[in-house]
Amino acid sequence: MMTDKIIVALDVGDEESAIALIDRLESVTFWKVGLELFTSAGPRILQVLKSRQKQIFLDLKFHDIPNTVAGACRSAARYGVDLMTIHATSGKDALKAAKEAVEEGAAQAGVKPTKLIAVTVLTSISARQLAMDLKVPVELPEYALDMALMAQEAGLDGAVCSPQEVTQLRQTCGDDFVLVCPGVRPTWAEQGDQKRSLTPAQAIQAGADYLVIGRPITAAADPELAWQRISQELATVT
Ligand SMILES: O=c1ccn([C@@H]2O[C@H](COP(=O)(O)O)[C@@H](O)[C@H]2O)c(=O)[nH]1
Repeated sequence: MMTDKIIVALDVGDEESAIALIDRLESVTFWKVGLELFTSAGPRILQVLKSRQKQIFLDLKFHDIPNTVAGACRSAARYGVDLMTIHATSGKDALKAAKEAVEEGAAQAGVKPTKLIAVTVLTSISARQLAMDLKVPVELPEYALDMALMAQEAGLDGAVCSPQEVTQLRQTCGDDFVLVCPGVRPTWAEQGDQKRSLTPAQAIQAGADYLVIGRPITAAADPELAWQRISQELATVT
């Protein structure tokens, strides 16, 4: 089902609001728990999702020295979630250490190893900001591809990229590399802080495995209707 490719970002400030959304949007099969909710509600929210047989993307975007990210990944892998993130800019040694640690953590807990994916360039960063503010002297699409290739060489399972770079990453990294795209905006939704967007149908056609969509659904006046509209849009993709 095309709707299984949509990961809804559960960006709310407390457990109660999160549960209300999960129960309201029953047909969502894959939820993303990010920094806001995990900092507020802690790992208990993962149990809530598991008890409802949902898939979980734990998006804590670790970014630190190898020893520290490895420790964080080992701990997080014990939760037995489906996907988890680290920033590619942590560097190749950190990526390798993180990948090994995920496998250790999963083995210790007797759960399936979480797929570890690397954030290439945040979708809230424009090409101009990458050059002018972050002083990266490489074109953004090339830099995103370099980050994805480094992650692949380090043994990671995939990458987070904007829908605007996904075709190039897919062609270069191959079909087995999981590509997850936030920064997805239906034509009727507000852009907010996202800078490199495509619509849900365009993002799937461009090669994304999964789309991460938050506010267009969760902040909509009618979240069920927003979910249905996006589901209908994806049903038109051939
Ligand atoms: O490059 C990135 C990496 C992660 N995100 C996360 O995805 C969602 C997007 O939410 P929207 O409300 O649809 O903008 C959010 O949780 C981000 O932390 C991202 O946007 N870009």
